Amino acid sequence: MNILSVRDVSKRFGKRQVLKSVSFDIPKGAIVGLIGPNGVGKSTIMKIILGIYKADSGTVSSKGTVGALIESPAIYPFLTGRQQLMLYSHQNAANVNVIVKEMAMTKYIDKRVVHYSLGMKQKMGIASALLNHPDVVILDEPMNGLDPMSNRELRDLIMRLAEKGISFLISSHILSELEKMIDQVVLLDKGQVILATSMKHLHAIGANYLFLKTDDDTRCTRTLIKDKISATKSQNGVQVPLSQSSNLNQLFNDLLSNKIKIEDVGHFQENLEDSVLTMMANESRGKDR
Ligand SMILES: Nc1ncnc2c1ncn2[C@@H]1O[C@H](COP(=O)(O)OP(=O)(O)OP(=O)(O)O)[C@@H](O)[C@H]1O
Repeated sequence: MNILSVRDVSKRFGKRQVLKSVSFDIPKGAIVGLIGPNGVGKSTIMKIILGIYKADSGTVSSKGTVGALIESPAIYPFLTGRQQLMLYSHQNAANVNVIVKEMAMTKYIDKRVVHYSLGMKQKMGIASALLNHPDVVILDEPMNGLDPMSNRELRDLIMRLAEKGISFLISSHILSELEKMIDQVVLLDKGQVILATSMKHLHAIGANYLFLKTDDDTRCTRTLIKDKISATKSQNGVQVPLSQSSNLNQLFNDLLSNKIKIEDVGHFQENLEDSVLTMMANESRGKDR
């Protein structure tokens, strides 16, 4: 079930057409990554979803409530974290307690926000987005400026919440920043969605290799080719492309029965940026046909 759908949304600022017929869906409990270079219109889409900007055409339909962290959260430095959350939740102490515990903010929530690190402030922003039990949470570049530790904490938190059924739309200008947590990716370029697919699909199309180091790489390559397994010898070993139908047992048996000693085995997956490029190249080839 889709909790939120964006259909054919276009928007111009003056003469500049920023969004051109943008469409994508956010399924319930999914983490969707909105990826694209700076200035491509990610924040504009988010603001349209939230009703801050009005689209020139197109629709946004939502089956639930939406919470958001757009740009820096409004933070009053001389209040404590708890005082602020109380303010945003209309003094619902029980609600604030649940969120503070859930987000592991207990240690510092009663300190004044002026003493918070960037990561703590970012968490405060997310906590305020979560306070009123939204079905979808929109986060604009939430990893911005976070160190690897806070980055990981935030990722774990988002994944935990998604497991409970909360959906997320998260923007970033780099796919690799979000790839470990998102289920779906929406790639924007020049104001258009150029790719919208599941991460599973993206991983599946990414080339996969087995890398073998043996006591005789030349003989290893020849043996595999003779047995109709495509293999290429490189300077450091033998590279074997893997597909879902690859039979690893057969491959190793082949080498062992030929008394080729396997010294090391590695497994490589094409990185995600490359998978995106492969997929886009395949799609444009399909269109040309
Ligand atoms: N209120 C506005 N008035 C005029 N132009 C705007 C307005 N808001 C955004 N823009 C323009 O729309 C384009 C897209 O901006 P937007 O902030 O949506 O991009 P973004 O993908 O979020 O970029 P970034 O990653 O840098 O935040 C930019 O050229 C920006 O200057």
